[in-house]
Amino acid sequence: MELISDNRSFGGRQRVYRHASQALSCEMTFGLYLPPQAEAGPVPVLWYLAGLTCTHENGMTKAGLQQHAARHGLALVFPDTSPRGEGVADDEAFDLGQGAGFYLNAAQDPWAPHFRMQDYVLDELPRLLAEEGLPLSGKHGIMGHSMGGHGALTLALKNPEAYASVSALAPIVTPTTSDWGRKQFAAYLGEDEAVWAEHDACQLLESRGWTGDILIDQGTEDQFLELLQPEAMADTLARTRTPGVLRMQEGYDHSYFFVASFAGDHVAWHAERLTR
Ligand SMILES: N[C@@H](CCC(=O)N[C@@H](CS)C(=O)NCC(=O)O)C(=O)O
Repeated sequence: MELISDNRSFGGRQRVYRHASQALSCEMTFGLYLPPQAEAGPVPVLWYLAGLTCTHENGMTKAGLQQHAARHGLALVFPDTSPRGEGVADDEAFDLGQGAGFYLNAAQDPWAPHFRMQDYVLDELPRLLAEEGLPLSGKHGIMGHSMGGHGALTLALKNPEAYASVSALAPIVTPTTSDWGRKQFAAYLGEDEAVWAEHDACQLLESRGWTGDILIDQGTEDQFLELLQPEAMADTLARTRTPGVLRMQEGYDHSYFFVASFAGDHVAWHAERLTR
């Protein structure tokens, strides 16, 4: 791993690393925030997965998570949202290809050789961080925004042993019934919709349940509400009797002004569960 920047932030360090990814067969860049408490020993890790069109940089520079992570003693990891580079397949649309990995492993060409974001976030990046000898404990939580909220919810629901806490901001919760999902799943996974269910948070909650509780915030003025369908998650939470809080936040849109407004609540939620 090559350290490409290192800035002091709220008493800790905001770093950016570059590395060759085996899972994605390309070079990748990610952000890592180490809070001041990491100087004294290992700290829990909160993963932040970003949405469509984002790189590692959007959440790192616009969500304002560092001040809260410093207060609670959590490290933050900001992965990119897809494989990158000239040799990597892409599409003209902003919601397919580079910047739109959907945190799954693609099974179809031209995407299959590089688009393995599930393996990258779940296995490769945690292993690399551990091998680097960074002061990170084995306790991990995961959160995300929009496509990243979908990633956080689906990765946690499929891998409860990997994540002790999960939350999301304006997540895509039922991609199998949304234009933010159907088009991408058809491209990445193929036409068999039975396979898609493994990447749909509402269907996963129905089929597998969740061992803990879930926090979701959603703006009432979000310009993508029809694609995000928070009502499907409200219904699923209630029907599966899953402990959780889904807050409709009046007047907020889909932007990082919304994300930053509730970043503190989400970090506190994770800290309570990761430092128990
Ligand atoms: N307005 C965007 C739609 C995509 C979008 O809003 N992306 C959200 C996540 S779904 C985002 O975080 N954008 C980057 C940013 O606001 O920094 C476009 O058409 O390119």
